[in-house]
Amino acid sequence: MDEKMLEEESLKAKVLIEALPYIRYFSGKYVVVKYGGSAMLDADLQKNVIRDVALLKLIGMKPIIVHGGGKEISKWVKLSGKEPEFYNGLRVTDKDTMEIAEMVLFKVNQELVAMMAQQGIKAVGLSGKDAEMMKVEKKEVLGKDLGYVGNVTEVNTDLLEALIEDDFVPVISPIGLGEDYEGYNINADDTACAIASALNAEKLVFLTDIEGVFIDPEDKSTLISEMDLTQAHEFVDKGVVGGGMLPKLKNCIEAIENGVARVHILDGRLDHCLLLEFFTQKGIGTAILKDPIF
Ligand SMILES: Nc1ncnc2c1ncn2[C@@H]1O[C@H](COP(=O)(O)OP(=O)(O)O)[C@@H](O)[C@H]1O
Ligand SMILES: CC(=O)N[C@@H](CCC(=O)OP(=O)(O)O)C(=O)O
Repeated sequence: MDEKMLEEESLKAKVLIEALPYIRYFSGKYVVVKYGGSAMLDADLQKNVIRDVALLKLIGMKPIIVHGGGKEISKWVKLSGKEPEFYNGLRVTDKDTMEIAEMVLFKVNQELVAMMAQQGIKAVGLSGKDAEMMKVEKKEVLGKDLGYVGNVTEVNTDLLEALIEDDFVPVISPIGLGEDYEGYNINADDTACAIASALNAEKLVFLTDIEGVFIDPEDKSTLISEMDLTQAHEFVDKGVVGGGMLPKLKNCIEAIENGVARVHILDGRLDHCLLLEFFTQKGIGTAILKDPIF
């Protein structure tokens, strides 16, 4: 080995050594990764994210993927000749739109499952209908009928736990089973929060299309790398966050209050964002923590 190669190999070894305490800490624990938004549009990016999740699994963690696909659903709604309609960030989902959503989410789900297989990981695609894993009630909003949009009322973790025990990685699409036994469209962030809460996950990671939570998204120096629950509540109440970040941060708070130990918002467009978050001292993005450990 020449000197340059030796230096590179030694750097790799150092990276591994730095990762060791984190690998030990998270080994055997549930980590839920929500993958959606613009961060999932690029095929190369998807492969990178999936490879990172595969690595988490191979080193002993118990990852669960919850995916979105909102942009893809909108594309197909438009192709069907309709204009996608949203109310407070939720898709107004009539019968036809629900049919499109189920078809698109099934396709997205199976693509992710196949990508996991390519990495040598046995993944199983599920919706909330499978074994009645995720039950919902129709979401009621004053003055507007959202159609087939659901609020998660119950997560049956038996199936998930059994699959994970048997070494499978669940890949979950945001569809719930209604009281009328119809499929209901659930916001994917809400789905990830419900799944992580029900499993008492150690970590919930939202991969999105921005570096994290900013005081001012226009000023990149205002990224908040860590916040506790009080601060997170303040950000919501004082309107620091807006757009899609508002429901996301509310979900982070809810997950922490439900017992998830740590929740992170990261830029899913960044190569190996998951590894940078899991295995470096500083991490990336924004962490919402109950009790900081490291
Ligand atoms: N204070 C803030 N910090 C970060 N992002 C913010 C903030 N306020 C509003 N946003 C917006 O929230 C968006 C992320 O939410 P969203 O688009 O719903 O993500 P996803 O589609 O990945 O679920 C960002 O792209 C950004 O435009
Ligand atoms: C009710 C509702 O709005 N459901 C979402 C589900 C998909 C989703 O949330 O996908 P992203 O995470 O990629 O945005 C929708 O139909 O767009």
